[in-house]
Order: sequence, then structure tokens, then C-alpha cells
Amino acid sequence: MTEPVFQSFPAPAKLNLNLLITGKRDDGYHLLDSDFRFIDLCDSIDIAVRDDGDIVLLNPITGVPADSDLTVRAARLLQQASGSTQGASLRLHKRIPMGGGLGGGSSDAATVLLALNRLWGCGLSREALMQLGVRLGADVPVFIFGRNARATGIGEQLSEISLPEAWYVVLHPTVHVPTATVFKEFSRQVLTGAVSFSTMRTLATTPQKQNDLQSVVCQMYPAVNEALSALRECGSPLMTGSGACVFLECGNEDQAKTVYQSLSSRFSGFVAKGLAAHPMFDRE
Ligand SMILES: C[C@](O)(CO)[C@H](O)COP(=O)(O)OP(=O)(O)OC[C@H]1O[C@@H](n2ccc(N)nc2=O)[C@H](O)[C@@H]1O
Ligand SMILES: Nc1ncnc2c1ncn2[C@@H]1O[C@H](COP(=O)(O)OP(=O)(O)OP(=O)(O)O)[C@@H](O)[C@H]1O
Repeated sequence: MTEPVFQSFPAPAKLNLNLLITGKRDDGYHLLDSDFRFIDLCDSIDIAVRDDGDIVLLNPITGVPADSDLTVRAARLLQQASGSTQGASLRLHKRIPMGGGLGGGSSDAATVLLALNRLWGCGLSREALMQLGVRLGADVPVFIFGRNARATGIGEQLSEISLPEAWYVVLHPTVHVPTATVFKEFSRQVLTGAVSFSTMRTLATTPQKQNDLQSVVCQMYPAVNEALSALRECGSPLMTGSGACVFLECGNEDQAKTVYQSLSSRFSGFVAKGLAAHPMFDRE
């Protein structure tokens, strides 16, 4: 029997450099206005094509059954949409903390769609893959889009943005923050008037450095507030996505490392470099 040939594909994390919640759709999904930046903390996925049509995740994450894993769901969705009879063995190397607002699961799904589209020779356009991706999660399209982007809609309307070089101190409070719970609580607080929807930015407005979910998450998870308070001694930090991770932007790597070292005995986290584009993005 021939050994399967695995190829390795990167799946980067993202930060939401700002996150305005501008409304709610009839189906309950929230409208947002957010600048997404890819960072150099990456999961990686080894993929080998199989000719029996099966999709097999060789090392499921503890607590996430293989059938629910976004990598497996992405592969099955592409099989269905393209009519491909080929299968794949997947091996997942997780480095992006889960439930951190860093988009790890969404990025894994996007990488599988991009990689299998090539390996199976499906020939779907980037746009078609993005439309498939949003069925798996609101954060999936931006990873397929492949460039740092301003996102509107629920995250599927994307336009490229150009960002300066930057490094980020990212702290990971040890709480798992479920995205659905946070949006639900935000919605409840809109009804009571405790929070309100933001207005979408006009082209002339400079991006507001705010995350509309932050106050809700800090109320629910004090550990997130503590991490923000610690970073505030060094600048103006923000939460990413629906949390739990918080970050501080720094102009150079030394500064970021110094800030992180001063906090690393109290918080887990890391220093990451902002990327100019997704590592799988090619500009031809
Ligand atoms: C907060 C962000 O991380 C910002 O990047 C994303 O909008 C979240 O995207 P995601 O993790 O891919 O979220 P999904 O898996 O699509 O949605 C999880 C749940 O969060 C809520 N949700 C999510 C995204 C969104 N724009 N509005 C929502 O109300 C919905 O209840 C949904 O059932
Ligand atoms: N490949 C995967 N990697 C991580 N989580 C996965 C994966 N597949 C399914 N999941 C499920 O998705 C949940 C959210 O994981 P993820 O790491 O994407 O959260 P997140 O970074 O907060 O996402 P976001 O910023 O998109 O809200 C996990 O708790 C897990 O149950």
C-alpha cells in the first residue's frame, strides 16, 4: 500500500482592530463594521488526498467530535458543492487558543476550503469559496478573502485595507467565551438601553478603536477586564472579536516583547507580528 502524501497548510489567527455592532438581521445575526488583521500565530493542517471519498480527521480536538470540527465540516461542504468524489485525511496542529476571539476554527475551515479546492481540482472561484465559507461561520469569508480587510454585513462584505507594520501583545485570560452567548447578552442589553448599536463608519471617518462587545464581556468575565487593566498601564488595549483575548498594538517588536515580559508572570499570552496578507494568499 502506498503511504499517503501529506502537505501542510497554514491557518493564521486574526485580530479585530475595532469592532462596531451596527444592527441586527431578521435571522438574529448581528451586523458589524470591523477591521480584520491577520497575525503570525498559525494553526497548521496537514492534508492528504484519499481516493475512497472519506473525510478523516486523524487527531480530533478533545471535546470537539470529529464530525463537528470545522475542518471536517468544511471538507464535506466542498465535496457536496463541487461534486468531488475524492476524500481527505486531515491532521490538525492547534496553536491558536480556542474561544479566544482569534478566529482559529474559522481560519482552519477557510484553509481546508482553499487547500482542497486546489488539491481536488474543483476550480471554484475565491468568491464562490467565500459564499460556501459563510455557511460555516461569519468569520470564515475574511480568511478566504486573504487580505487584511474592513468587513461589513455579518463579516462577508469585505474590502482590502492597507495596514502599517505592527506587533501585538496578546493576553489570553483563562476563560472560554462562547460567541453566541456574548451576542445574546449584547442584544438583551440593547433592549434595556444599557448598550446601543453604533453607526457604521463613513469613508471619511478614521476607524474608532472600540469593540462594542467589550463591556458586555467584561461584565460577564472579570478576567478579561483584569487583562485589559494590566495592558492599560502601557497603552490603549482592546478585546478581539467576542473575547476572551485582549491585545495592545506596538510599533516595534522590542517594545512588544518588553510589555509582554512585564506581564507574563501574571497572564498567559504571546507576541505576534501583524501580517500584510494571509500566508496562502497569492496575488496573481
Ligand atoms: C465576533 C466575531 O469574531 C468578529 O470577528 C465574529 O463576528 C464571530 O464570528 P464566528 O465566530 O464565525 O461566529 P458564528 O460561528 O458564525 O456564530 C456564532 C453565533 O454568534 C452569533 N453571531 C455571530 C456573528 C455575528 N455577526 N452575529 C451574531 O449574532 C450568532 O448567535 C451565532 O449563532
Ligand atoms: N478546528 C477547530 N478549531 C477550533 N475550534 C473549533 C474547531 N472546530 C470546531 N470548533 C468549535 O468552535 C468553537 C470556537 O472556536 P474558535 O477557536 O474559532 O473561537 P473564537 O476564536 O472565539 O472564534 P471567533 O473569533 O470566530 O468567534 C470551539 O470552542 C469549538 O467548539
